Formats: sequence, C-alpha cells, structure tokens
Amino acid sequence: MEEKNMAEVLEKAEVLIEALPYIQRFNRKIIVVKYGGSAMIDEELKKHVIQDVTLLKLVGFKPIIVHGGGKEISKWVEKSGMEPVFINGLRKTDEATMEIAEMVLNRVGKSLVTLVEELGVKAISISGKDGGLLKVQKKYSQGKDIGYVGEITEVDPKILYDLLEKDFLPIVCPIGLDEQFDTYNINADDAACAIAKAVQAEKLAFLTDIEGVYKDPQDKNSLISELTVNEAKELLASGNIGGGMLPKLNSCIDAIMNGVSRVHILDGRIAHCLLLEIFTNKGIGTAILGEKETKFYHE
Ligand SMILES: Nc1ncnc2c1ncn2[C@@H]1O[C@H](COP(=O)(O)OP(=O)(O)O)[C@@H](O)[C@H]1O
Ligand SMILES: CC(=O)N[C@@H](CCC(=O)OP(=O)(O)O)C(=O)O
Repeated sequence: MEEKNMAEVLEKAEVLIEALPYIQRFNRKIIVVKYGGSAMIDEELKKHVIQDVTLLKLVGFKPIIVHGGGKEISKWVEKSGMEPVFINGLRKTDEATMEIAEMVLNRVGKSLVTLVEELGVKAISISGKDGGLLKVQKKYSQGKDIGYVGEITEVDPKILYDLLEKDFLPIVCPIGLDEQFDTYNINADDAACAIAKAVQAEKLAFLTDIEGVYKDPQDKNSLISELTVNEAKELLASGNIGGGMLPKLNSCIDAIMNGVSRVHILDGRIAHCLLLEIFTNKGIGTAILGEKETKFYHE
C-alpha cells in the first residue's frame, strides 16, 4: 500500500478507536434527539442527520427522534392564505392552523421514516396522541389566549419502550390531546424535554440553526462550550438570551434538573454534528452540565 493510503487507513482506524469508549458509555442507553430548525429544510443536511441517528441505533444506542417542522408549517399556513403568528416563540394556533400543523408534522414524520428505512433500519413515526404519549392542558402566553397550544401535563412513555424493545427507531411529532381529547400543538423543544425526562435519557441533543449559546449574541467569538445549570440561569437573567434560545435553554435546565444526564445544543448546519459531538474528544456546540458534573468532560 502507498504511504499516503496507509496514513489515511490508519487515520480511519484511529477515529474508530477514539469512538470506542463512547460506544461503551452509551450502549443500550436512550438518546433523545430534537431535530428542527433549518437543518430540516436542507435535504442534504436532513440525510446527514438521519445517517447519524441511524448509525447510533446500529451501534447499540437507543435513539428517539422528536422533530419540529415550524418553518414547513408556516409555509403551508401561508399557502392557505393565512399569516403565521408567533407569541413569545409559540405559534398562535386556531382550528384551521391546528389542522395544517397536524397534517404537516405527520408528513414530516413519515419523510423521516422513509430516510431511516432507506438505510435499512425500522422506524415508526407517531404523534403524542399515540398510546397516550403526551397529555396536555391549554397553555396561555402571559395570560393571553393563543388557541390550541398545549402545555404538557403528563408523559406516558410505554409506547416508546415498546417500540425500542422491538428494535424500532421511534420518531415523535409534538402533538398531544387534552382531557376532552381535543388536539393541541406543542413546541417541539418542550416535547423533546418532557420525553427525555420521562425516559431518563442519557443524553438530550437539540439540533438547531446556530453554533450554540453565545454569551453575547452580537459577538461570534463568545460561544460557550460548557455551562452549568447555575451559569445557564445567570445567563438567562443577564438578558443576553433571546428568541427561540430562551425556551430552549430553559428546557435544557429543566432536563438536567430532572434526571437527564447530558444536554447539548448543537449546530445542525454542520454535517454529522451529532457524530462529532458523541464520538470525538473535541465536543462541539454548548453542553449544559449538572452542578456535580465535572467541567470539560470532553478532555
Ligand atoms: N445568546 C444566544 N445564543 C445563541 N442563539 C441565540 C441567543 N439569543 C438568541 N438566539 C437565537 O435563538 C435561535 C435558536 O432558536 P430557534 O430559532 O427556536 O431554533 P429551532 O428552530 O432549531 O428550535 C438562534 O437562531 C438565535 O437567533
Ligand atoms: C406551539 C408551537 O409553536 N408549535 C410548533 C411545533 C413545531 C416546532 O416546534 O418546530 P421547530 O422545532 O422546527 O421550531 C409550531 O407550530 O411551529
């Protein structure tokens, strides 16, 4: 073998060896991946994300995908001649919008199933209605009625355990039922967080459309690679966290404080960001750690 080819082969072997302790650590463990934002719009990136999650499944992890599709819902709301309205990051959801959201989210779920099946792994897409997975109550935004937006009150993870036991890759969309069995739209970050807590996931990874959390959103050099829960709370109080990052960071704190071991915000625009985060010593994006967790666990 040529010297250059040999070096390339050795480099590949080293990558696999580097992955070994992570494969051991996460073997048979549940990893919840929240997939949304612009990494969902780009078809190439979508394939990379699905390849990553499928690989996790094939090496013995138990991934669960919780997906959004906010941009796709807005597209179809506009096509129907309506204007998408968001209040504090949540979509104002009247009856017609709820109907569109449910159709779009179910369609997104099936498109993800198709991509996973193409890679030879069995996947099933469900909504929070299935098996009584997500029970909700009507959510108000600072006292305002925002329609059929649900706040999760109860998670029954039995359906997820059953699917995992039969070796399916569960793909969940953020829709739930209230006590009157009316259909509600749920923020996908909230759904991922609630599910990760209910199954006591080893890891919850949010794939989004930014590098991670910035100390100062105007300064791209201020990316924070690790944050303890207390530091995250201080950051939220500093007023430097806005937009969709507000509920996301709150979800991260909630997950860590309720038994999820590791929470990560990752840049879904980077191809294979999940594999890079899980299988390499480098670590990318922002990790939110429990107070007891040693800092710099990547080193
Ligand atoms: N301090 C901050 N660090 C990072 N992102 C921030 C910050 N403050 C506000 N943001 C915004 O939060 C957005 C991520 O949330 P969101 O758009 O809801 O993601 P997704 O659609 O993936 O759920 C970023 O694109 C960014 O504009
Ligand atoms: C109540 C609420 O806002 N629901 C969201 C559900 C989808 C979502 O959260 O999608 P992303 O993760 O891609 O943003 C919505 O209708 O847009």
